[in-house]
Formats: sequence, C-alpha cells, structure tokens
Amino acid sequence: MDQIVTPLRPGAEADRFTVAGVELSSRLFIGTAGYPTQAIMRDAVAVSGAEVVTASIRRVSLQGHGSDTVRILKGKRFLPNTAGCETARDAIMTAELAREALDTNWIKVEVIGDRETLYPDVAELIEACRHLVDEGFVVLPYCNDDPVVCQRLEDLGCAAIMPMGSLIGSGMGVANPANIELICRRAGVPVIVDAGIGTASDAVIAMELGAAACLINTAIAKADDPVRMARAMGRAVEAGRDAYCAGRIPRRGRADPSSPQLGLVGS
Ligand SMILES: CC(=O)[C@@H](O)[C@H](O)COP(=O)(O)O
Repeated sequence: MDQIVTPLRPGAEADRFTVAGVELSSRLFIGTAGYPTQAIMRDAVAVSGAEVVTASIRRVSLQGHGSDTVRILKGKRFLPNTAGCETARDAIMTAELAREALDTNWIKVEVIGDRETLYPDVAELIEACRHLVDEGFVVLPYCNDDPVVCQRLEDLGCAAIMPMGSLIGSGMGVANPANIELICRRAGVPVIVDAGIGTASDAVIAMELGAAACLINTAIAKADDPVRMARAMGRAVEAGRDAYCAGRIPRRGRADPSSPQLGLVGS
C-alpha cells in the first residue's frame, strides 16, 4: 500500500530558528537544575531533543571542562546563566568567568531584584546587558513580560529576549498571554518564554502566542517522571509552533456546522 504523506504548507519546511545567526535544531531550551540524579537529567535532556542546555554558573563547577554537568552534556550547546546574581556587577563577573571557563560567549543574564518572587531587577539587568553586549557576548536576558523592557533590551543589542511566563519554579504557565503575544508580535529578535511553564499545554500556549522557543526547567526536573515530561515538552513546543504557523481559526460566539446541512435523512 502507498504510504500516505501529508504535505506541509509551502514554506513550512523553511521555518528555521536562529539565535545570533546560529541555526538551532530545537525550540526547547532545557534547564539542568534539580533533577533527582545526574543520569535522569542526562536522559531527560536527550529525549527532549533540546540542543541548548542552561546551567547556573554558581552551581556548575568551573574547574575546566571536567565538571559533571558539562561533561555529560557534551555535544549540546551550553548556555551558562547568571542565576542568583543581584547586581549588574555580579552578573558581569559571572558572565566573564563563564566565558573563560566554558569557552562560550553566550550568556543568559538573570539579575534578581526580589528574593521572594525572583522578579528581575530591571535597572541592573539593563546595565548588565549593555555592558555584556559591548564586551561581545551573545546576550539572552531573563526579563519581565513588559513590552517596554523587552524593547529596551532588544534595542541595546540582545540576541534574544526571554520574558517570564510566570514566576520561576511556580508552574503557573503563561500568566499574561496578552503581553506575551504583544511582545512576540513586536520583537525583531527571537522571544524565548522563560520560567513558570508547568506542563505541556503551557508550552503549547506560549508557542501559539508566537514565541520562538521556550526555556523549561522545574516542570521537567520535578515531574514524577522527568524523562517522560521532557519528551512531552519537546513535542509540545513543536506542536505549538506548528499550530502558530498553521494559523488558528477565529473564535466565534456561535455554532457553525462542520458538515453540510443539505440532504439530511428525513429532512
Ligand atoms: C534554569 C533557569 O534558567 C531558570 O532560572 C529558569 O528561569 C527556568 O524556570 P522554570 O524552572 O520555572 O522552568
């Protein structure tokens, strides 16, 4: 029997995802913190299909390339992050250390302004990003879901912007879909929804709103079965992207029969 092949719309196959000119094979960025074991983390990363993995520079030992996380994720694109930094100065120093130790000029910049909510300190974040862009880093800032802040970060040369879905580790999903949609519509650089994704449907929603990618850690690491959740997240990100590119039908406030109404038996 002939195989049935459903063709994609023309152009769909050309849906490339690039950050700073580098083409990436997956729209899922995955975090490496908080897994029950290193082996589970390694397997979760593998089945997720993610190419970019992020880890905090304070957690990863910077003793050369021998640290466990870096070693077991060999072959992945490493995105060090400045989690835990509270000032521009700390974030800049951490980024410089990471560049030297890990041989990458990519950096996810987090500057936290409030320990309870882990909300970014916008003033310090902008200062850190400006400095790091000037130093030649590829800068991906974790930021508020605020269109003005996102625009400022793009204008100063960030390679992507990473607005929060909701609070880090909260699993609350996309708290402010209208803002995320607006940010995605306006941005001239990739928008990577970062933090708060709780399950696969949250990732689908973020992607359907127009995000170029999602960064997910806690929902995978703390799931009952992290490896299975990692696979679900990889698929969710793809499904959401496909749905976004395919174009959803408009919402209507009335029924519209999907089958023809003519020639009904008995009519
Ligand atoms: C690992 C990392 O970069 C986190 O700081 C990030 O913000 C992920 O958030 P979740 O853990 O909520 O997915």
